[in-house]
Order: sequence, then C-alpha cells, then structure tokens
Amino acid sequence: MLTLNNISKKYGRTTVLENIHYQFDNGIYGLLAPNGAGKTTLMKLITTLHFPNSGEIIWDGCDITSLGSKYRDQIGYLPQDFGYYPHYTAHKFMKYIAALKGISKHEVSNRVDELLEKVGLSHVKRKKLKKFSGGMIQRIGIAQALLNDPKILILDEPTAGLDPKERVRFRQMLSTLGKDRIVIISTHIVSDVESIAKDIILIKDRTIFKSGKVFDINNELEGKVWQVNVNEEDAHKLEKNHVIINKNISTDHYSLRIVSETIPHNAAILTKPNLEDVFIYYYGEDLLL
Ligand SMILES: Nc1ncnc2c1ncn2[C@@H]1O[C@H](COP(=O)(O)OP(=O)(O)OP(=O)(O)O)[C@@H](O)[C@H]1O
Repeated sequence: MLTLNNISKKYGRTTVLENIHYQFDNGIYGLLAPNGAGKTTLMKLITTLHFPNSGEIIWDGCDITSLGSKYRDQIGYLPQDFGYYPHYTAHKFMKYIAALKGISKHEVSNRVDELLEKVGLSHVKRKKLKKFSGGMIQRIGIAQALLNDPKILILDEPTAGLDPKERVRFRQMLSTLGKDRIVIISTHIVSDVESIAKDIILIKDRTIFKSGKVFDINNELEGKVWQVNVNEEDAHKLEKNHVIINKNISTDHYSLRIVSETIPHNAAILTKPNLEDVFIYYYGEDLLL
C-alpha cells in the first residue's frame, strides 16, 4: 500500500500541492486535472524525482526516504517527455534500458520478448524506433517501465499526441496492468481513464478535491444534467444563465447539454451524468486558461 500523508510541494514560494492525503492499493487510478494543476509534480514526488516540502510518502509502512533504492526498485515510470533513441531497434532499446535498471543478463532476453509481446510489438522488434508511430512509441514506453516488474507504475499523460484509434488500443492494453500493481495514470482527457480506472482523483486548487469511483463521482450531478434542442434565441438565453457542457449547432436547431439544479427550459430532458460533465462543470474556467 502506498500512502501520501499530507504532502505539500512548493517551487520557490509557489505552492503547487497542499495537504495531499491519499491511499493507493492495487488497481488503476486516473489522476485527472487540467494542464498545470500539479499532476506531473505529484508523480515526481511518488517516483522520488522530487521531494515534498512537508508530509511523507509511506510504502508498506515505511517512509520512502528511508527505503531508498528498495523503494525505487518497485517503480516503473513513463514520463511525459519520454526520451528514446530513434536509431535503436525496439529490442535493442529494451535491452539497453534493462541494463540501466540493473536487470541480470540471463533474465533480460525472455523479459524483453515477453514485454514486447504484451504491448503488441513483437512483430516489429527489429524495427528502428524512428519508424514507429506515436502509439507504438508510447507502447515501448510502457514496456520499458515494466522491465523491473514494478509494484507501482506511473504513467504521465501516456496518451498525449495519440489519435483516437491509438487511444482505444492503449486503454485496452492498460486495463490489464492494474491486477497486481498500483497504476497511476495522469491525464486531462476524461475518456482515457473513465472506463478503466478503479478510482478517479481530481486535483483542483492545489489539492485532491474529489476522489472515488466514477459512478459515485458522476452521481453528484444526478438530477442536474439536461439535454435540450432549442432555437438560436433560446440557446443564447440558456448560455447566459447556465453551465453549458456541450453545444452542437445544426441547420435548424441548437442542441445543448446543461448542468442546472432546476429544469432550464420546458423542452429539457434529464439525462445521466458522465465524467465529462463533472470535469467541465468543476473545471470550466480552468479549461479556458
Ligand atoms: N521545476 C519547476 N519549477 C518551478 N515551477 C514548476 C516546476 N515544475 C512545475 N512547475 C509549475 O508547477 C505547476 C504544476 O505543474 P505540473 O507540471 O505539475 O502540472 P500538470 O498538471 O502536470 O500539468 P502539465 O500536464 O501541463 O504538465 C505549474 O504552474 C508549473 O508551471
């Protein structure tokens, strides 16, 4: 179990994270917030690339600063700016990272082949990485992070730059990884984690302001999300007075998705809230920054 015990982090005089308290056990966690909210910082604290100004991180009952490499050996990390050697083949790159991680030579070959298979890249293992698509590079990124069979896998914006098809494939691959480890995925894209995360963690104003199962988080907006088709004039009136989650304009009407405590228009129909609604409702202003 990994516990963040009231951790705070400042850069200079600016506090980026404040009193973060959370407990992780095996499973996938979606760390969801707009850019700049502190997701990368939180991940760097967990990977020991940064240290908190106050609070402590506890792994299986011990402070990670006292565990040193015993703790770091348990971590697999895919950073946002994952660096790779374009002239290396997938196989050579994996062997290289395995050597850096101190994995013994007799273990390496099987492990590399097994992981390339797992991420669906064994058929291109002799291809140079410069020939790989963005999705394939991210899959190599996951494979290298898994080399040491980590108990904590940290993926920072793993789907950045991927097209929708690659995103789906990536999600399918990730969904199996949380069975026997903690997997923390940061993203500002709701659909990356909505269907695969056991818990969602939302960061706002430097702290965790909501966390829990998607169903429970969505439930907070139950009875408040409305769908309505209206003419242009009514659409403008509604936009002035309500939080608009989504707006589609067709030739003869406007289709609006609205969050409102009460029925916003006599043609409005109550609909089931989803995580996108929650995200836009709580972060609306921040998303425009
Ligand atoms: N090394 C640093 N020194 C000073 N400020 C930093 C440093 N790293 C991050 N910050 C600032 O801390 C805040 C949080 O950044 P962080 O990268 O953790 O956010 P994020 O949610 O991961 O966003 P993004 O997805 O854009 O990376 C930002 O305002 C950022 O400018």
